[in-house]
Amino acid sequence: MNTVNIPRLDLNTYINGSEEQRKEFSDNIGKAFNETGFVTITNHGLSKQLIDKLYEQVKALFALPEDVKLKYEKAELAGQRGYTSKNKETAKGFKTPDLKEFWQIGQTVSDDAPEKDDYPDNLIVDELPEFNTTTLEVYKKLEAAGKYLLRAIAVYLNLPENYFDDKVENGNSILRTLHYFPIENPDAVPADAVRAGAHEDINLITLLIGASADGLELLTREGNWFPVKAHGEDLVVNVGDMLQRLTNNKLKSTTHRVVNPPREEMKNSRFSVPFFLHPKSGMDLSSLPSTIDADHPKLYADITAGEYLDERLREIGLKK
Ligand SMILES: O=C(O)CCC(=O)C(=O)O
Ligand SMILES: [Fe+2]
Repeated sequence: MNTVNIPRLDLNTYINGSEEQRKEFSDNIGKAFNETGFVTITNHGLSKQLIDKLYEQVKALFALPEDVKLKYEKAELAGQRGYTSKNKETAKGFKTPDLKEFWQIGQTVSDDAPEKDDYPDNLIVDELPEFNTTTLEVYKKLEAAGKYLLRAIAVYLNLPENYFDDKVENGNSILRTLHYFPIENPDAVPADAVRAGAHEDINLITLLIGASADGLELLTREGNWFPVKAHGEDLVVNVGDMLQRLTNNKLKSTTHRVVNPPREEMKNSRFSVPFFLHPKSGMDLSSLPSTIDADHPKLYADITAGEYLDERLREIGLKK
């Protein structure tokens, strides 16, 4: 029998709750991140209205003609801003690209912020003004929710509650809007092609706005695939490799994938919107001394977040 602990946690009990409720939230998220690497979150600050509007705009974006979308694919941006067309991203260790196309939105900071020169400008979709405004609003809301989640995690790790605050303030987070496109003829795609091949996320934590269809699965420690289901507007939140490195594997960056639907449903699109919460590139990802001891020897070489991201983008084919 698999032990899969994906608790459903109310973020408001951490933000506005009593001491006891806050402690309970930290304990629960820490325990789940230690065991399975996944939780689902309610009361995260994004209204149903905003999520509905987001999906409406995301669908409109991918419905634009291919030549319009390709205007926004810029090799020099390595997929980090704007459009990435079909067959570009291949999960680490795979040869066949994922069956998806996506659009990424990055950090925006004020002109006088010290990080101003770190981030390329976002590409603006001229054809869909509301896509730009809606995704920016969603970005800021997910960034705020992520900051609270990291505070709860810091408490679980016996760090000062604000440990991550300055590291993620004006950080290099990415909002990815994803379209798993329809396959009219399943026989025409390579037999091993999947919507998203098994992978781990690169960043600290990922906040995923519940997808338009099933398909997300996580790999249990026993080696079985287990479906991750979110209720309604819940966020699915998981640990990424940066947080796993920082905690010397105390918190688990769990392998996950998106499987293809049954053959007769391959012609239906699937949309989803993950937010990859990254720190600033200078953050030191060296494992915390408190996570290293005789039973838990140090597993990773010291590296900064920026260096690590570069290495990983090359591995998945986005950076040359
Ligand atoms: O589409 C999903 O449900 C998950 C996507 C994902 O895991 C990713 O883009 O890293
Ligand atoms: Fe992922």
